[in-house]
Amino acid sequence: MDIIFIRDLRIDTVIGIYDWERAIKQTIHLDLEMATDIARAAASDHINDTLNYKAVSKRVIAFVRESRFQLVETLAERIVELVLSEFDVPWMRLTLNKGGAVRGAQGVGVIIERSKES
Ligand SMILES: Nc1nc2c(c(=O)[nH]1)N=C([C@H](O)[C@@H](O)CO)CN2
Repeated sequence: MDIIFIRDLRIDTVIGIYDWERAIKQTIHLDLEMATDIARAAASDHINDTLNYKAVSKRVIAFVRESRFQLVETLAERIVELVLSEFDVPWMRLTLNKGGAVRGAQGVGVIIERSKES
């Protein structure tokens, strides 16, 4: 199995449990690792034969920008549900980093791995 990745995708959104967080946008950083088989694309050299990381990025950006979740857990789970259901991805790992949410930490967040239900 091969992996197509998107690293440090930065998106501004409303996220957080505190009142002040509901009134601002914060930048979250996403790393997506998506299982795929690149053999067909490597042989044909055609974009239609692979997972288009640009298309995945555009869809995730549109979703996250409009989202209004409180917890990073909920946002992470919804992003993964979206990718697994809308793209040909049987498994993925998502790292969601809420940047400067905790003073003194370089980042905080969640890492989840999910498979498509068969
Ligand atoms: N496990 C979690 N802990 C915390 C979260 C969260 O989403 N998941 N969120 C916060 C606050 O919103 C924080 O990011 C503000 O600095 C605290 N803990």
